[in-house]
Parts: sequence; C-alpha cells; structure tokens
Amino acid sequence: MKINILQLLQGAKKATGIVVIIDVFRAFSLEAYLIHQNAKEIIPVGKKEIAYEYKEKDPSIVLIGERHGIKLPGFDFGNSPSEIQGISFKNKTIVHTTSAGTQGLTNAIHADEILTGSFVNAKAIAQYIKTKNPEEVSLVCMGWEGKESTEEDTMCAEYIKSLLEEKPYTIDTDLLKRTSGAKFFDVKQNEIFPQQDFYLCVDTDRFPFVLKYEKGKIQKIEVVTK
Ligand SMILES: O=C(O)[C@H](CS(=O)(=O)O)OP(=O)(O)O
Repeated sequence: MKINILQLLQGAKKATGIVVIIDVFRAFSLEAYLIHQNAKEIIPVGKKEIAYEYKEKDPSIVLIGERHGIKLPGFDFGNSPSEIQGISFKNKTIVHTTSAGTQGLTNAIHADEILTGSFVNAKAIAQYIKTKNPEEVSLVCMGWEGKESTEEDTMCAEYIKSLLEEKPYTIDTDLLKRTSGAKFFDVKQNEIFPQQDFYLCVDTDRFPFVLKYEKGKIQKIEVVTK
C-alpha cells in the first residue's frame, strides 16, 4: 500500500486512491459528533450560497458553518463541536460549509473513495482502509483555510499512517496547544474558538465509525476496531 501525505486544497485536487480529507480543527471532528448525535444526513458544500439555497427550499434544514472561524449570518450553528454538545439531531438534515474541510471534500475529484479525517475516529479510518487494502491511500491535510499547513492536520495524517504501518506514534497535544491550537486558549478569541473545542477535537479514537463522502452526502460506516 502506497501512502501519500498531501497538503492543502491543491493536495485535495490531485489526491488519488482512497482519499482521507483531514480537518481536525474543526470541520470533521464536528461532523463525527453530529453523526454520533444522530444526524440523519450531512450535506457538505463548498459555497455558502448553496447552503442558503438549501434552507430556502427546505426551512427544516439545519445550517452549520463558518468563514474565518465565525458562524455565518443566518446559520443555526457555527463550526464548533462544543456548541452542539447535548443537542439531538435526530431526523435532521444538516448542510455544512467551512473554509477548509468541506472545500477539500468537494475538490477531491480524482479520488476512488473519499473519507473525512480527524483524531476522533482515526483508528476506525485506519482499520477501514486496512480492510479494503487499496494500492494507494492519500492523506490530505487541509490546514488553515486550505492555504497554510497546520500542525494538527499533519499530526493526524502521521498518526493514521503509523496505524496503517503498525508503527508507534505519539500525538503531542502539548505542542498543538502552543501552535495551531493556541487560538482555543486565547481569551480574546474564546467566543469564536472555545477552549472545549480543542479537547473535543483531540479526543482521539472516540468513535468506531468512518464518514464516507459519496454522492454529495456523508454516510456513516461502522468499523470494528481492535
Ligand atoms: O472553524 C474552523 O475551525 C476553521 C476556520 S479557520 O480556518 O480556523 O478560520 O474551519 P475548518 O474548515 O474547519 O478548518
């Protein structure tokens, strides 16, 4: 199995094989929590205008997303896992748009199959890929707005790679607190980036399922992890 680690939006555009689009802070950590909280379906979209069109056609749709981290006007929730804790999304269809993660999904045009990537279900992702045993896997780190690489996404790619290769790997959350995760500990940014989001996003291997992006929607696939 050839394992590529690619970066940013240009990485998503050229990724081949089973493609994992990684966005730890916060898009795909959030999507895992939404599915865990029984969301019926998630429709990730790139353009915010498409999200507004969905809501206009069907007001029961829940809009979730951000630009520059800030909840979009008229949206029900921002891109924050802590904001949705304790809420049931049973029977709810969610339309989700973000600066990096959902852009990666919609741009992975050469992929055989597309999965979301985050720490919260990393082990399940590796287990799923191992079972499929593809010739090629591309782990795409979406970074900051798909333009600048960030420590948490690269670390998540390295962790998934280490699981696939059955090699040891230590996730250095202290390093993340000092680097890309520092915004969650900055009191001036606390309204946009709550501290609890950091801890919910680094809660590694919490969920035994993968999220597959197919035909414009997120589908949950349960995985038996060892
Ligand atoms: O909401 C997020 O955490 C980020 C926004 S930013 O890049 O930190 O401004 O969006 P995402 O697409 O989840 O990386």
